[in-house]
Amino acid sequence: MNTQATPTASADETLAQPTAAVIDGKAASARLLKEVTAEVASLAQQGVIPGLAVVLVGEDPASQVYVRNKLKRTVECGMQSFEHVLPSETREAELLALVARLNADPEVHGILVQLPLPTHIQEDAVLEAIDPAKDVDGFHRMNVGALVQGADALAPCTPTGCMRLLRDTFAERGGDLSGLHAVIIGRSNIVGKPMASLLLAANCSVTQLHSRSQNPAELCRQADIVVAAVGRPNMISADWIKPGAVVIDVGINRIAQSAEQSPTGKARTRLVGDVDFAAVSKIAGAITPVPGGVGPMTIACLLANTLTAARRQSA
Ligand SMILES: Nc1nc(=O)c2c([nH]1)NC[C@@H]1CN(c3ccc(C(=O)N[C@@H](CCC(=O)O)C(=O)O)cc3)C=[N+]21
Ligand SMILES: [Mg+2]
Repeated sequence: MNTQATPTASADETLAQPTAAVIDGKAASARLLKEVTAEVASLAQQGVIPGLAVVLVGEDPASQVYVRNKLKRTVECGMQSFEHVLPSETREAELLALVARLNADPEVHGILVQLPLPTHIQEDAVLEAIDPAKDVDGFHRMNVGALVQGADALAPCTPTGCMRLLRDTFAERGGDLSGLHAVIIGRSNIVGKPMASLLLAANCSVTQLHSRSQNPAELCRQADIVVAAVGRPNMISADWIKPGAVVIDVGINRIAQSAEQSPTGKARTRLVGDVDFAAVSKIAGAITPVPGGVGPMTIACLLANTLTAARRQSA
């Protein structure tokens, strides 16, 4: 084997390559859940057990997995969980009636209606029906407005989880987010838009890119912080990233995996993010993996929001 490094052929393999720190969302979520668990125990001593209701309409298998994970963590934290699984043909009026019952139930402090809902149900009608004090997803207009104004509100769990990972990453380097340029790719109500509000509140300069943006790669290359939330597997390639940037990958994309690639030898699906991890991790300063990045933080922040909601309702 030729070990003599010729400048062209083997530079990639033999020169020390800067490799991104992999941000451990599982560890960060375990730390947050430990804090939440301790505070749930102290609230329980005052006679209040935080309760989270999760409503799932339909049988989408991916949604069922998330709902099961949420309920498991809820119980592990010492909270009460209330699961409502309704058939996909449930009428909007029936769902609204369930939401009304949960709003009135003093044991329920947080309500999450899993999205997306079947197309015959108007999503925003359901979200607006949830008591804003119990809206642990932060999707009600009242909470969205409060977030945009920088007022105290229940903020959406995925962007809140991203902020925690970013704060920890910069704190480890002895800095903070203030003055940095953040580029968000995506403008959804559940991730992109609230992410912009949270980054602004942390004094970032914020650029929001979307499907109609011109020269997105060029704009993204100016970012100190990249938050990818588009839902397109491996869309963000290495040429979008400035060396040393911190990259948060919100994408959860299930793609087909061939039998040879699978650890079990069976053809299955596998999870990938919106970021081409293999390529970008050679350029970025730090990056979240998928799975094990943002996903676990989302659930931990949901339980932190439920604790906050329970405290406020019992004060
Ligand atoms: N009202 C509402 N609120 C939500 O917060 C909400 C929703 N609807 N609909 C669906 C999406 C999706 N979502 C995830 C949460 C955790 C993981 C998660 O824990 N992911 C693990 C892996 C899970 C796996 O292996 O499938 C990870 O990334 O490591 C993923 C996805 C919350 N959502
Ligand atoms: Mg993840």
